[in-house]
Amino acid sequence: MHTAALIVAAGRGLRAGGGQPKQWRALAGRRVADWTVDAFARHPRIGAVRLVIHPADAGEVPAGLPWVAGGATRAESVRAGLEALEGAGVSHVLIHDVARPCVTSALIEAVLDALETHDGAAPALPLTDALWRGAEGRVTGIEPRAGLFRAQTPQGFRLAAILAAHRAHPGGAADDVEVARAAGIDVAIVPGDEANLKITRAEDFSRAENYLRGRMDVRTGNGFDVHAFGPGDHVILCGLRLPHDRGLRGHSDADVGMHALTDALYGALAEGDIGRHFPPSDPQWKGADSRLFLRHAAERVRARGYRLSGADVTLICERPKIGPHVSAMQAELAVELGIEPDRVSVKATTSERLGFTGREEGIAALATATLISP
Ligand SMILES: Nc1ccn([C@@H]2O[C@H](COP(=O)(O)OP(=O)(O)OP(=O)(O)O)[C@@H](O)[C@H]2O)c(=O)n1
Ligand SMILES: C[C@](O)(CO)[C@H](O)COP(=O)(O)O
Repeated sequence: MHTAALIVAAGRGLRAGGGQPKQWRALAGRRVADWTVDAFARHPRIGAVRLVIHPADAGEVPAGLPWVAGGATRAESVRAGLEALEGAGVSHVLIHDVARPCVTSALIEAVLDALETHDGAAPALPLTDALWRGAEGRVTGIEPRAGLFRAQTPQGFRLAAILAAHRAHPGGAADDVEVARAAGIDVAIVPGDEANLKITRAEDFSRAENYLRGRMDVRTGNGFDVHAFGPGDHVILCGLRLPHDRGLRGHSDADVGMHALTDALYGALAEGDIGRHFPPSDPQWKGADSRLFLRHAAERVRARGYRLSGADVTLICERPKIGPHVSAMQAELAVELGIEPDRVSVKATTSERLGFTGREEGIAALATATLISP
């Protein structure tokens, strides 16, 4: 089963208001669409993610994410996305509203599991409130609610079957299960999730924000490193080569700042330290560029499903003077970490000529890293 996620995001979000389509608005520190895309991109059983957007929003699409232009209705947008998936080696597709950013990995898993034994599968919640008919502010009738469900997405199907069903449908369907049913496709109901709400009106933003913040996991790690001075004509600090009348001794390039930061990342993950991943006894790391270590730690952060929210490095030395190089160091570290430079802080202090740093016997570095998930 080679499954793609098709995320429909071509709507204008008129009911939510706010002056900008809801999918590009901020929610719990990221944009709505970023949460939704990420939930599928991180899922190990999803092979590809495709976005369907309004062409006017092309500048909003995350770098590298393939997109196609949608249509005037949700059904037209889904159809455009399905047509683009044909011939791309995809056997199954999960179709999801971008406006449901709180979708969990467990719900995606449940739909995928049901697809192993059914041609279609979708989450839904049984109605728990009484159902009335009403007109002009008065109750005009009571409707039986037994056997009624509130439909959610992702709705999963075999690609060929749902594409044929959309091609044959006259249009106007509320969702893809309606299209599938019209084509005779059997659809299994998997238990939906109250948190998987669709942001439709302005007030839904705060409900979604509460769900996302409520499940957020925050972890902090610290790192500390020291390298002694030895003969040489430069030091490497936070990725920058600075001319100096001495060098730093070490098995690798002795970038004490990068080492402290790398340890902070491993520490936040409770995955030991740099020596565990790159043993100094191993000759292959002799003279190694410390970017290698930092990149590995940053990759571990992503692989464990975390994002680096911020990092702070303090270099402790009398000389060389660090201040003039701070911005360049932040930029170097940000590139290796894959985050914005304003999430990385580099600062320096002397130790008032006290201790080994004060006597200029070496340089010390401290670092802190904060990781958040999802
Ligand atoms: N022409 C459209 C209309 C809707 N959608 C997508 O279908 C999902 C469900 O639609 P809805 O919540 O109604 O979103 P909007 O159409 O954006 O909202 P509104 O009806 O309030 O304008 C959303 O992810 C929306 O982006 C789409 O891709 N193309
Ligand atoms: C697809 C859907 O989210 C299932 O509940 C729903 O039908 C979308 O409805 P909308 O009127 O387009 O928001």
